[in-house]
Amino acid sequence: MSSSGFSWKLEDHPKLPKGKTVAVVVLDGWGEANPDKYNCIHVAETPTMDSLKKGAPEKWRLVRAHGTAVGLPTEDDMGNSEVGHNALGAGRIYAQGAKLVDFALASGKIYEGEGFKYIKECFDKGTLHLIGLLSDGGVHSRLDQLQLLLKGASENGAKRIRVHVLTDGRDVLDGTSVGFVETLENDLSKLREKGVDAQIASGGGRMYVTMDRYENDWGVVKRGWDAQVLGGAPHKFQTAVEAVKKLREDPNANDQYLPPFVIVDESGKPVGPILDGDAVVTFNFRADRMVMIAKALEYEDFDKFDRVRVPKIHYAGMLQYDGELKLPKHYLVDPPEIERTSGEYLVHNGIRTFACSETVKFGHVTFFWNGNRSGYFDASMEEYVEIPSDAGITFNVQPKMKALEIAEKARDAILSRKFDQVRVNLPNGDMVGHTGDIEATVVACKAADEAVKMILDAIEQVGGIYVVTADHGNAEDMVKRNKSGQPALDKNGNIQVLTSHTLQPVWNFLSFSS
Ligand SMILES: O=C(O)[C@@H](CO)OP(=O)(O)O
Ligand SMILES: [Mn+2]
Ligand SMILES: [Mn+2]
Repeated sequence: MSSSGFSWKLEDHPKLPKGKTVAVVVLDGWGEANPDKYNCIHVAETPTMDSLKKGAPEKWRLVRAHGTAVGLPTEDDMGNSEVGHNALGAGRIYAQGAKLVDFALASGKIYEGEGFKYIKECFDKGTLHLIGLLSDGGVHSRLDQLQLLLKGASENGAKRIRVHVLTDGRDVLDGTSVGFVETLENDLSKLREKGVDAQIASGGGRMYVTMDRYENDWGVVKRGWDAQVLGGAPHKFQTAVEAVKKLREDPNANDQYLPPFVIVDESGKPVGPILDGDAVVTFNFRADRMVMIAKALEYEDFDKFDRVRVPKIHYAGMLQYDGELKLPKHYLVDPPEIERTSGEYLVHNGIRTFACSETVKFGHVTFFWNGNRSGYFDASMEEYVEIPSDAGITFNVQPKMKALEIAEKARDAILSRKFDQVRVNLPNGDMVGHTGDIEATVVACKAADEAVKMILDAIEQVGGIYVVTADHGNAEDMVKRNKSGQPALDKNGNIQVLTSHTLQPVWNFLSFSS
């Protein structure tokens, strides 16, 4: 024990047998809900998960994965992968980014911090650019926080503001982009009445423009760079409301995938490219989908795509997005200090870890699990395996994704007996659930169930232990509901497909009695 009384040494568990391989399986987006036709997990054939449910009651729990139980601001906040994996990996609950930003904005402390002072240095001569997800989903960002920041920045001296919006349709219903852009336009026109030159300068759908993660497809970030920094995009409009309305006229249009657009003046000139001397804030609080754009904005050495022009700017994140890389250097709100996570304990106790998922969820079982830190704690004790995801497709086209490949890697790791903990994330329920394609989500759930079977069979072979759980709900409820739990119909009498996560609880199955 150190002089401070803290020790990395783990005591033996009173009940758990020692020296057994432990498999930790996280089913992404797999909650518990009433069995009906919009519950894709119920509709799908899931014999493995069904048999776990029939296990002895002391071997399972239903646990909350949303709201204050996991460190989110309110009970209306659905769970998400960041909070879910942070909590699972740390074994503790932290006030998450959303909550910390709320505090900083409400108290005004955000304007006293180093990050704001740094961007403020550009307010006299330059433009303040705000880039982020425009919705009230509360997973990556929140509209009310953007509104407060706009007000606060202008009161603190910003004279020229440009907002670069990313439309959502994933944490909120598809089609809501129009309303969010109208609300923002209205706010900006009020700022203009007060003499602030404030406008939307560019936009695009979050999954097609800017918000890629874990380096799955740099083309996504490049499209954003071209519109936001260079002022170039295939679509040009004079207002953002016109842009989203027009782009949504395409019968296949989807808020998540709207093509990039820039706003131009009467002479066709972009109204807000990012220039030398400007300040830039990425206003998402959540890390994973901001790391790549942060690298593009901050790194001098950068070879992921041709940036063409690299403006000399003062850049700050809403939070610092990567604690290991210290990226970005400047930020408006201190991120949660997620320390002494389980992974770090394991390496200090000589326990060997194997972690695996496919690219789109790889960072969930590594970066998020380790408290938003990239890299290994101790490379000699850990092996992280990333299976490349298919890029450039929506996952309803390939609902099985790489579940089988992930399970095979986990199986081989278990049977090799080289690891004490083998943890995986199975993305299917979540990634296909987000597409809103109900039929494909049923196929996805079956594939995830088969993957669980392969892993549990391997665990049985080595006499190991398993924990099967989820980070939050998604595939178990694919329809927007009214207060009495019935599908809420739109004005044409149609159901509204829910692409988002849910407020449902998740299972926690253990192969031993806790
Ligand atoms: O795709 C994402 O970014 C979020 C939804 O916004 O999903 P998850 O939290 O499961 O990663
Ligand atoms: Mn998730
Ligand atoms: Mn998700």
